[in-house]
Amino acid sequence: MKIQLALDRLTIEEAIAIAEKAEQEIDWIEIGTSLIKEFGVKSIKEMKKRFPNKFIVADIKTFDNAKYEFEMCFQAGADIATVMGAAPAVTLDVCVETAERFGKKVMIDLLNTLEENLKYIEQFDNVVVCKHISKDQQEHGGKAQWVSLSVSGHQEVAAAGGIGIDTLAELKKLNPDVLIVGSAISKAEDPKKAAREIRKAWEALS
Ligand SMILES: O=C(CO)[C@H](O)[C@H](O)COP(=O)(O)O
Repeated sequence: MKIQLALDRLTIEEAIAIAEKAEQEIDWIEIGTSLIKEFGVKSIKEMKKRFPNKFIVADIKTFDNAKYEFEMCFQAGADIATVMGAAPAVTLDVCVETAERFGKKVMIDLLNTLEENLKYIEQFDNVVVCKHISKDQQEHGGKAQWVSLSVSGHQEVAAAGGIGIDTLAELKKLNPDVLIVGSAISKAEDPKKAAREIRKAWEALS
């Protein structure tokens, strides 16, 4: 299992400082959508510059203009960029083609993705699919659940949205390869300890 630290609603400097604290206990670093919206690709560039050996995920949540947005992320140093699974098929195709051309990866966020697109997404190899409970669902939507759909055997599975020690048992049933953890690490007094405790608790569930 990999831990992807999601960094949202922070300045670039704050995000780097948190990643530095948690560095040894996390695998991938996500530049959250909010950072990309607020500070642009500078946030990706700065993070890659500080962590050249870490896998950097640009959570750009592309829905259109895929070639332009994905090239921009990869040229800035991202190793993975995200696209919404609900996007038109052509957009998904262009994301996959662009990532292949750069030797990089695509993460497909399955938030609100309907059956037709879920079927379409099954064909892609070498992508990560992300089962995501959104911030709005967490904060205003009552109790949302991670979708339990089965995915193609060639695809890695990530889960995101309010993950912390108390949600691990429920998540274990989905058997994700990547746990995307934001607030539970970024808001912790000791981000390194918080990440270590999540990993230990996950391993104890095995
Ligand atoms: O994609 C995201 C927001 O759109 C976040 O990466 C994801 O929700 C993780 O953050 P948290 O653990 O705080 O929910």
